[in-house]
Amino acid sequence: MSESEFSWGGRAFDGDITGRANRMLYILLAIFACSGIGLLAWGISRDYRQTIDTHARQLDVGAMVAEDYLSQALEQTRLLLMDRASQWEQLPASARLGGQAQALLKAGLQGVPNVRSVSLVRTDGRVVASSEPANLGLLLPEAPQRGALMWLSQAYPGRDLAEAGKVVISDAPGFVLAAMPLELEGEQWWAVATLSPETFRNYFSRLDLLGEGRLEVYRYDGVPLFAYGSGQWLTTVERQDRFGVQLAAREIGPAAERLRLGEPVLESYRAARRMPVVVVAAENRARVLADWRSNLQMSLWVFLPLLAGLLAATLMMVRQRFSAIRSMEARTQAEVSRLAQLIDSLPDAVVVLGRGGFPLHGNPEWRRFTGEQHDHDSLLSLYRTRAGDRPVTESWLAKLSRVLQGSQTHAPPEELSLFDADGQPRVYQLTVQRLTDSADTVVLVQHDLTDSHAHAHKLRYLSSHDELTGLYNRACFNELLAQSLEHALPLAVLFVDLDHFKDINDAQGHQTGDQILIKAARRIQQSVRPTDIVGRYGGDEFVVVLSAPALPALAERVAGRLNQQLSMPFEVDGRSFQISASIGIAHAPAHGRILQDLVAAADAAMYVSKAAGRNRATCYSPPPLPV
Ligand SMILES: Nc1nc2c(ncn2[C@@H]2O[C@H](COP(=O)(O)OP(=O)(O)OP(=O)(O)O)[C@@H](O)[C@H]2O)c(=O)[nH]1
Repeated sequence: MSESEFSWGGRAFDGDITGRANRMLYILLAIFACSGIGLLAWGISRDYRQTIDTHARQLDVGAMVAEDYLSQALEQTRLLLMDRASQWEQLPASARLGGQAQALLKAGLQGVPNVRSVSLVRTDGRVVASSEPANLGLLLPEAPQRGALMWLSQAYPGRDLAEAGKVVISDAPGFVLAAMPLELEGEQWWAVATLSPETFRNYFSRLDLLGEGRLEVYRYDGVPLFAYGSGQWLTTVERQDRFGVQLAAREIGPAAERLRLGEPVLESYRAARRMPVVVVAAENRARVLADWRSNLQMSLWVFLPLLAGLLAATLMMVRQRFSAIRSMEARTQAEVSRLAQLIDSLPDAVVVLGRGGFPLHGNPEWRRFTGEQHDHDSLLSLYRTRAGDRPVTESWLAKLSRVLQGSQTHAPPEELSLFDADGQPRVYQLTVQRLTDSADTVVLVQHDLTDSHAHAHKLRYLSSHDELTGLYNRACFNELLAQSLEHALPLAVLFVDLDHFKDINDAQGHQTGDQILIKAARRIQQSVRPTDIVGRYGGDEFVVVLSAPALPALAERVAGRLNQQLSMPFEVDGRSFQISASIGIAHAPAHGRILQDLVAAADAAMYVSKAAGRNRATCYSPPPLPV
């Protein structure tokens, strides 16, 4: 398990957080940028549509007004001409071509705002009578035809307009508005009304809906009749969409509308009611778009720096946030690394378990215990195969499972006999603790008690045994004797002191003396029952407690055996030494019920043996009571 995979508190520090966060940042910025660009594009296209729509609506209104105006003018003129014609016919023949006719025509114009003049024209175009004297004698070459066209449009077939590019309008200001055929004195005449251009101009100049646009009026076959734009009469027009004229001539309104829906056009077509003309309201599309573009550029100059500023501010904020995350992550990583080092430096085997007991991190001691076996499924089976005491191990595994499942926060320290990876029996103290800040993380600590147990055992042994002979030392012997005095009466105490042992020490050295002491202790031990207590009381002094029931005869027999055993030669380093022992015997409760009394009695009896010549045993005789 590498440190980079180390998980703490359920959170994995796999070094990829910054990478993921970066990806998130890029995605966010991309979304932000796309949204900005999308919004910009949407705004631009909306503005474009609005610009086109606004102009198209203006053109529609202009065309509609012009068409309405022309229709009204035509209606009024038609009524006027009909009235003039009936009056004309009532005039005597002599008056028809004189000043009276002139006056009649002139009078007829009063109160009719749209008509500039009314004239009588022969079929060759010569004006023979007119409300304007200046017109008399003039030739209006096309006037009758135009007038007739207005009344009888179907009589004039449409011209192919494909050839027409720039069309010159020759008689724009004074064009003929309407003409009416008359039959006078067997001849064909025309009553012709011409439009008053001033009226027209005044009318349309008040109409500033068009802005830079223009109004054009075409005959049904596409011949331009007049055009008005930028406050003046135009003598030429660019015919860009001649097809529209033909279309509008056949179908009023909807055709032009369809044309407009298909592609944003800056021309509007209307066929005048009851009048064989087409009104076109047009505007230079390139100029409109140029205006729109310059407005757009101005908006962009304002908007783009704002967007760039916003983007830069966002970037800066995000960068700051990232550096904060990165430094926090580095700190956390360092913390985790320190914790891992701390765990690794512990003398105990420590393993951090994740969800379901998955080992997330084990220190070197743990790895030594497992023998580098990391399969988390085998955690429980690992303990089972290493169990020194199966039932105890199973009971502990049940506790471990409860902690891992979350039903317990910890399991109290417990000692378990387990075999280590080398198969050596050892004793461990196991502690399991769930981390308080994590629902999934459990720490298992395995403290090796084997050495301390052995040490404690040795200490216990040393505190109760004589180091040289292995017999109980005086303190332990006293304790055991005291216990026996309470529970195991009657008993006997034998005090054994080697004779002239000092001589051996002095002559052979302490090492030889030690060997003899060891062998003497062993002989004493072997001369009594295992239930008897043998201790070393001092340098060459030994004590034996013969457990109950120890009758006097038994004590003397044992003492005799001891004398015999100890007087047998001792072999040390190939040399033979002969010693003996003096023994004192005391009985409890006869010679005392407490330890001190009894030992003192045996000791006294031993001195009696010494005094009697050594190598013998003497039973304690209490001194005679004073008389
Ligand atoms: N080698 C050895 N000698 C010891 C040890 N402990 C005590 N001694 C010696 O044992 C001797 C005991 O001598 P004593 O009991 O005073 O006298 P003794 O020579 O035995 O003579 P008696 O007791 O009167 O027969 C001393 O010389 C001690 O130094 C020990 O652990 N090892």
